[in-house]
Amino acid sequence: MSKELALLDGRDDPKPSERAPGNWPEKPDMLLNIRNLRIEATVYPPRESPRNMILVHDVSLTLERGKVLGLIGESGAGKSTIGLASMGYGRGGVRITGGEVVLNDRDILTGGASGMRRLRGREVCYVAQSAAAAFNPAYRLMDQVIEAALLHGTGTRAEAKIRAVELFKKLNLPDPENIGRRFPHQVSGGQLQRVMTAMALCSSPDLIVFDEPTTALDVTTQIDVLAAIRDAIRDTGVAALYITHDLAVVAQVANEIAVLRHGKLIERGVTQQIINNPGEQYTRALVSVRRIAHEQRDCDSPPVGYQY
Ligand SMILES: Nc1ncnc2c1ncn2[C@@H]1O[C@H](COP(=O)(O)OP(=O)(O)OP(=O)(O)O)[C@@H](O)[C@H]1O
Repeated sequence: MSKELALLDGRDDPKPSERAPGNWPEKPDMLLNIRNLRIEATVYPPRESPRNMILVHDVSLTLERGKVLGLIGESGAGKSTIGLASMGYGRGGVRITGGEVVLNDRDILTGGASGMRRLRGREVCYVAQSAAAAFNPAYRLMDQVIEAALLHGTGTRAEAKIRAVELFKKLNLPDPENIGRRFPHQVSGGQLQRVMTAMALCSSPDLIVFDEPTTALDVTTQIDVLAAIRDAIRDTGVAALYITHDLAVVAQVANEIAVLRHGKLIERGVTQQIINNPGEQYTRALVSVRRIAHEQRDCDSPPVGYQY
């Protein structure tokens, strides 16, 4: 087996010392290839002159079709900034000043506004922490899922509805017809989060960016929604960039993990390798924080994805 193929199935993950982000070979069937991404913003500190700040320092990331890459790091590390940039978005005041975001062999940063519009929803979808903000409160859930599918995907309304019902079931939404007839305020936060995931999957994108989709939920619902998202990703074969600050969460969904600190990519590897044999001190600290939190909860069994 070639070194490249061995890396794909995780049997020959590089040693921590070789795991610098730049040492990862490009893989076949690449969907997303972020190269040397640099993102800056002008900040306006009180009583000081405005100054430029680099939010993301020359980050390179790759993601194959059908795989899940977890992007972890502490608050403010730049995860959401990178997640949005992978769809060609920059938040207000934020500028993408260098690098490329190649999706399906096209640099989306040079595609212009109309190219971006075509891309969003059709090739890339975003599932955010606040599901409520993504829905129109005046329309029934199923209608909104179907509209999104018709806007971005192909096929008829009837076909979109069949697919939506299928996805509701996959995402553990019992009685899809009943849930679909409700308005956003008539379902729980966990259910709304799953409907939002169904809405993203319904237009059959190539990539979904999940930005902390379970953070606002209580722990039990979080586990439930996470398992549903994980199974739906696996069943539909979509690729995902899964952003979270929680290593235990990412361990359950991701094939590989990239660790971000102060806007820099410091380590990347196959999930089990990162968790069981982290190369960087910072990653080791993230792993041990999770272990301590887990031990303090006095659980009988380790969370999925952990090997102690
Ligand atoms: N519009 C903006 N103008 C200036 N700085 C910004 C802007 N948006 C974000 N930042 C800064 O960019 C850095 C990265 O923010 P980002 O939201 O990407 O972090 P994050 O890792 O997703 O954090 P969290 O887990 O808290 O969401 C932070 O220091 C933040 O303060």
